[in-house]
Amino acid sequence: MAATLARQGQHRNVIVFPTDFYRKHTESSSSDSNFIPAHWQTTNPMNRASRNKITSTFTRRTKGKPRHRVWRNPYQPLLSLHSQLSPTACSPYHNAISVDDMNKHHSSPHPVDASSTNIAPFGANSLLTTAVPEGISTPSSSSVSTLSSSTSLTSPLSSVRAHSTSIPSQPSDFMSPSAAITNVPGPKIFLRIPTAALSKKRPISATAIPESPTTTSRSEGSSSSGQKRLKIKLNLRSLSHAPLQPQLQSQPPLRQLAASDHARKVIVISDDSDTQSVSRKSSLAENHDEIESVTAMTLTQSDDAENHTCIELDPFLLRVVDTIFPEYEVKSRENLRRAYQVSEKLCDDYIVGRFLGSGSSGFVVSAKRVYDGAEVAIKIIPSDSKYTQSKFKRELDILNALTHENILGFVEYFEAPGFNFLVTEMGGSSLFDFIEAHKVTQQFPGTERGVNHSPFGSSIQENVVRSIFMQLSLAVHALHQNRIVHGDIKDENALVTMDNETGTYRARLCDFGHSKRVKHGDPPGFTFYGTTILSPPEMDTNNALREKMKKSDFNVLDEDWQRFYGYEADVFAMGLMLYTMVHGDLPIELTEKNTKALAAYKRRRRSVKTFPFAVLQQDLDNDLKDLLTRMLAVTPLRRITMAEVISHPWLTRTS
Ligand SMILES: Nc1ncnc2c1ncn2[C@@H]1O[C@H](COP(=O)(O)OP(=O)(O)OP(=O)(O)O)[C@@H](O)[C@H]1O
Repeated sequence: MAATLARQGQHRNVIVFPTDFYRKHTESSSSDSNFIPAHWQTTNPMNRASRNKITSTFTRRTKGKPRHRVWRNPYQPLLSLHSQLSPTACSPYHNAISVDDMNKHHSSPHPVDASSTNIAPFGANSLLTTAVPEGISTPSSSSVSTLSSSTSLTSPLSSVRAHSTSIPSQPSDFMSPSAAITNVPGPKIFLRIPTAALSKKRPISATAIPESPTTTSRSEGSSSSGQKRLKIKLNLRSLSHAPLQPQLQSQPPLRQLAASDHARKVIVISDDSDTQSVSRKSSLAENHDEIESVTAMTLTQSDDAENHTCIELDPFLLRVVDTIFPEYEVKSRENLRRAYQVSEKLCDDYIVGRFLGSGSSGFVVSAKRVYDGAEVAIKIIPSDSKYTQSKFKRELDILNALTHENILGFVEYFEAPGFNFLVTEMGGSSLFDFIEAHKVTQQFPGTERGVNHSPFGSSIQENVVRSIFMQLSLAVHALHQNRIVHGDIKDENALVTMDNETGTYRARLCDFGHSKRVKHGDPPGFTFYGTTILSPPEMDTNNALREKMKKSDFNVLDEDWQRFYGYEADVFAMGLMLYTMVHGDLPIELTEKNTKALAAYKRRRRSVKTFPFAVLQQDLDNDLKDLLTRMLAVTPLRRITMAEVISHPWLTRTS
């Protein structure tokens, strides 16, 4: 494997396929972390008009802070729309009930609607598979051993098995590249992809990579040379499912493609180095999923393919290209270039793949370790600010100390002038993306007074919710047992992979930059939650103080802060995560912009000690409702602990 990888730099492996194919199999792809495996998704050959409509109305969930990696992928919304259109993809949770109504009938601390029915089976959405923890006996706190430094935990989920392991057959339109080329009508975009860009030694030259891809696609390059330079980064991971090898061998050469009927409009995105010596024998699966850019041109039948004559891209094509280049990536790319310059180890030991995501401290890329081909993720953190340094140290400390199958595994750490590198296992896609991919829009019969319903629901099967949530709960429970507060639990900090063989999901917790160890006998010292809108009600005062502090002349005294241990805050955040998996979105109150509705929520939150949100889906299982209301109780004392969570009847249910 190492030899193969080392040779990659000499290859000019190019794969050509039409954009419709690309679109189907790389939805939510490009340079974000957010590739979503094809089988998580519904595919829908939507027409362009509805796609445009959806794109313009699509909004991502608002987060507590601006997120660089939130960007609009015109394809991902396809999933939501398809879910709306397809009767088989309807949410099992699609009727909402006001909690105020519920509470009228219940005066207990955790009122639930006793009349609620169980969740309907998901039905015929064969694109989803189920995985449930089998034989999870109610895990007592002793079932997870206490960790000391570098201790290994055996989680009860080692017994997670595919409950219904019927892997759905590939959707019929999961076609091979050549089939796609011939079957898709209309204009096509062909992407010519040099997999040699994977080479770790390949210099990333400043001149080849424009600062702003969008403007570059229009302005750079000279019309005399007929070339337009573009930067492109796609995720082709999902393509590795397709039988690429034979297709690669049978791809017509560029000249023929351009001359053929179905190549009236072609974009070739290619390495700007020599593309003649193309070896088509290497598969994407082997070379992995990186494409690096750089020359784009459109060809018409009359154009000379070899001169690469350029024509203006039509707006739709431009949008495709623009989507591939989220603006924020420019900074990460610049940092990666610098990191390459200063770190020999990065150059020698790893072959950097695609961009996985970024956060406040740095960015994460996938990579292969040269000596054994292991797939890893490298978080590259510029060490130029105190904030990122301390965050990094906290994360390193926790990751280094823990081994748990639902906590992202630590591989190694190294540094170079100006950068820290944290190498971990590859964790898959974020739960955020998983939830977004299963979001459906729901219709409400009427709006109750004072209650704003979220327009969303989720099509994730209950069993899948249970499996993923149980795994993450076990991780958080293990942290708490070891006197560690995570401090920033959210769906973006949970990574999910699916095992194609068994149809089971594996979830892992990541991002320990806000974590805190609680030492024996220490007074509480936790003041903030990593993401403000996800922090529990008891932290409101601190959040307000922090806002004031940002105004330069406001001085906050030490004793003004409310201090907590923070375990209850983690439980609240886990409750929000569960809520989001079930409802497709955060409680609407957390993202409320309407001042009246916001004030109503705050009043409710002050007046109740229990569940503060207005809406719970009507068809929820009673046990699930009970779990949600207990985890999201306003008063920390009423919130259940993680030990209680993992032994809750809804989570331990096996059927
Ligand atoms: N091991 C991994 N495998 C796959 N994706 C990962 C991995 N680690 C991180 N990511 C992706 O990169 C994103 C950013 O990583 P992370 O949250 O650790 O960065 P951060 O700078 O600490 O972010 P924050 O500002 O939220 O604290 C994550 O949301 C996740 O999607």
